[in-house]
Amino acid sequence: MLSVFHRRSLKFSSGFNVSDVLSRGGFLHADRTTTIGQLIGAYLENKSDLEDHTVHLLFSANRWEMVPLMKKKLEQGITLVVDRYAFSGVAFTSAKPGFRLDWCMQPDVGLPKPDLVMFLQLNPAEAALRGQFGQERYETSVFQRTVQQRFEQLMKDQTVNWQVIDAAQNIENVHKDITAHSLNAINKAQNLPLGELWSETLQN
Ligand SMILES: Nc1ncnc2c1ncn2[C@@H]1O[C@H](COP(=O)(O)OP(=O)(O)OP(=O)(O)O)[C@@H](O)[C@H]1O
Ligand SMILES: Cc1cn([C@H]2C[C@H](O)[C@@H](COP(=O)(O)O)O2)c(=O)[nH]c1=O
Repeated sequence: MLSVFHRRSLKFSSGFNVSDVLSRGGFLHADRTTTIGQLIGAYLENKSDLEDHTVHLLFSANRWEMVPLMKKKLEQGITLVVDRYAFSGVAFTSAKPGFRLDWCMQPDVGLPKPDLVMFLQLNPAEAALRGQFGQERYETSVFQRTVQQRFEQLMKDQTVNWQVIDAAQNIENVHKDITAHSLNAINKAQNLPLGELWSETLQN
């Protein structure tokens, strides 16, 4: 799952390509080095246990603490590609018993809204065959199947620009699809105000 954010290009930027994003520090992942990030890291690695609501709120807080940096980079004309973001937060927690989708969305309402969200679709059985699967909490095929169903529910929300990428293709074609969708979204987002995630979705 990749979320793309863009406001305006650097004068000398040629648009979107992965190495350009990487060299400008535009690729962001949940930061496991902050105090909150360290709590999350220990939980995911099964080194500690946390109550389910608590860990959900910690994941959200870990995103909010990144917002000033995200805004600063966007103002500098840097395109951001963010791994997972709030959509994983909702899909993973709501896959646990007793959690409603709208409760899970609430703490992330108002975060910067991505111009594009790409869901890299791969069935859980195939994902389990890929490198390093099974080392962390949540990495079981049964849980991942429920998570996938929650993502499918989230994708019905038309206020977010969702695109599904077939991740079973070879890496070159996955890259080609990601690039095409990203360029399209970047062109449309140019100079538009930054949106707020789920502000309209949860209004009523
Ligand atoms: N299209 C592909 N074809 C074959 N193998 C792939 C493909 N894409 C990724 N892989 C391999 O699958 C493994 C997992 O890939 P990757 O780390 O990108 O997945 P991920 O979903 O981002 O994992 P994470 O749970 O860390 O977010 C890696 O070993 C990677 O090289
Ligand atoms: C952002 C976020 C993630 N999760 C889950 C999903 C994965 O199992 C891990 C993170 O793994 P990564 O390979 O380091 O990206 O955490 C979650 O439960 N809630 C969230 O908000």
